[in-house]
Amino acid sequence: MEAPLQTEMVELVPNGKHSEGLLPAAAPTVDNQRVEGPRQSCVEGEGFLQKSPSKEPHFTDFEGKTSFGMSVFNLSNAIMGSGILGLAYAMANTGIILFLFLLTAVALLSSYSIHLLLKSSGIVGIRAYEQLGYRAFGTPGKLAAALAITLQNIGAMSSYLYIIKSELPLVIQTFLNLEEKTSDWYVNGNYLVILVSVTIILPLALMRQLGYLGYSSGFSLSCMVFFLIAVIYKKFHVPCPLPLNFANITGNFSHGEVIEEEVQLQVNEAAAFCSPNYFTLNSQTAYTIPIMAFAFVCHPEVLPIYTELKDPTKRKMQHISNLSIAVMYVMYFLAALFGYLTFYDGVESELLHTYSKVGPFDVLILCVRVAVLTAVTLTVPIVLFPVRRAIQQMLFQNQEFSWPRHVFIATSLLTCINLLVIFAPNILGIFGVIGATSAPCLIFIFPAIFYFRIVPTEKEPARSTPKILALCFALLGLLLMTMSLSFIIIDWVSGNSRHGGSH
Ligand SMILES: NC(=O)C[C@H](N)C(=O)O
Repeated sequence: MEAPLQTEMVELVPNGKHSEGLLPAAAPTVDNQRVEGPRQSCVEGEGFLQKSPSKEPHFTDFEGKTSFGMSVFNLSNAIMGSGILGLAYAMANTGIILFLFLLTAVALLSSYSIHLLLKSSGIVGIRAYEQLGYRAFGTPGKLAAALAITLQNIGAMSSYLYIIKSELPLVIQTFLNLEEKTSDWYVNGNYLVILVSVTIILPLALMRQLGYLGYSSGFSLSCMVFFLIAVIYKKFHVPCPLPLNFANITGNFSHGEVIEEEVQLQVNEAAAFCSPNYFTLNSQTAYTIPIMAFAFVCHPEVLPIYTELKDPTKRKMQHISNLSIAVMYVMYFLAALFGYLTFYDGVESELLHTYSKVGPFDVLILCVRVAVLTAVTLTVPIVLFPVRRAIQQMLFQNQEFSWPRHVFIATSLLTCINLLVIFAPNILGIFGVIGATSAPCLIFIFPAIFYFRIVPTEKEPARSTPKILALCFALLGLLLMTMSLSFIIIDWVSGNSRHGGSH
C-alpha cells in the first residue's frame, strides 16, 4: 500500500473508534457560541494523528486527504464488528422475511440519522459527536454523548472478550487433539480471557500512542469477509439435521424396535426442523432490533471521517455513508441467511460458536476462529483508547498527562470488562443491553435532538417538516429503546431464554 494511503488509514481506529473522536478539537465554530477551549497538551495518542501546528484541525479549513473509496472502506470498517455474529440468531427468531424487513428499516434509519448529523455539523462546523452535544445542550449534552459512546465501546470490547472466552478454548482443544472438553484450566474460557487480557491486551492498551495498531482496522474487516465466505461455504457442506440435533429432536433413537411410523415421524420432524421460517415471533424476537442497532452503530466516526475527506461536501459524505451501509447491509444479510440456513433453529447467539457442533477438527472453521480471535484481540486496545480518553475528558479535564492515571484507568477498565465477560452468561446479554441503550441513543435520539437544537429556527422553524420528522425519529428511538429493554427484562425475569452458547 502506498504511503499516503497508510497515513490516512492510521488516523482511523477500527470498529468505528477514531482516535480523535473524543477530543475537544479546537475548532472555533462559525458563529462562536459554544466552543470548547484549545486542545490539551496532555492528550494521549496525539502522535497518532499529527497535524502541523499551523494547520489546527478545523472543519472548514482542515484539508482532508482521504479519497472517496478509502472513506467508504474506513466507514465500513467502523460499522463492521462483532454484531455480525449475532444476526443469524436474530433471523432464527424473526424468520427470513421479517428479518429482511427489520434489517432494511434499521439500515435506512441509520442512513437518515447520518443525514441529520451531517446537516447539524454543516451548520456549526463541528467535527466530533460530543461537540454536537455540547453545542446543542452545553456540558450535559457533551457528557450524555460521551457516556453513550463509552457505554457502546465497553459493550463492543465485552463482546470481543466474550468471543475470546468462547472460541479460544475450542482452538486449543483442536490443537491438542482433544475430542471432548476437559476441565483443565487451559480449556477454561474464563482463565483464558484473563490470560489474554493480561499478556496481550493490557500491554497494548498501556501504550501512549496507537501507532501501527491502527493498521489492524483493515485486518479485522478482512477477517469478517473471510468469516462470511466460510459461512456461505459451510451451508452447502454441513448436513441438516446434524446428528446431534436429530438425536435431540427425536429423542428415543435407541429404544427397542423402531416401528415404521416412528421412523416416518422422525423424518417428518427432521424435515420440519430443517425448513426455514419466514415469519416468526417468540420471546427472543425482542433481541432483534438491539442486535441490529448494535451492528449498525458507526455514528461517532462519521464526522471524523467527514473531516478527513478530500473535497468534502455533505452530499459526498452522504454517498459514502449510504454506500458503506449498503455494503454492510448485504454482508449482514448474507451472513445471517447462510448461518441460519445451516443450523436453522439450532443457531446460537454467537454464530461462530455454533460451528463447534459440526466437529472440533474442521480446518476451515479453525482458520476462521484463529483469524477472528486475532482480529478481536487486536481491536480491544484500540477500542479502549477513546473510552479512556472520554473518562479523562469527563473526570480530569485540564490535567497534565500522568502515567499512573493512564495505567490505572486502563487496568480498571480491563478488569471491569473481564468481570463482565466472566459473569455474562452469553453474548446475547451484551448485544441486548448495549443495543437497547447506547445504540438507540447514538443512532436515533441524539442525532435527532441535536439537529432540532442546532439548526436555527430562522432557517427551519420548529414546526417545519424536517424538524418534525427529526422529532418523530427521536420518539421512535425512545420507543424502540423502551420496548426492547422491557422485553429483554421480561425475558430475563421469566428466565425462558433458549439461546445456546453459554460456557
Ligand atoms: N461500532 C460499534 O460500536 C459496533 C459495531 N457496529 C459492531 O457490530 O461490532
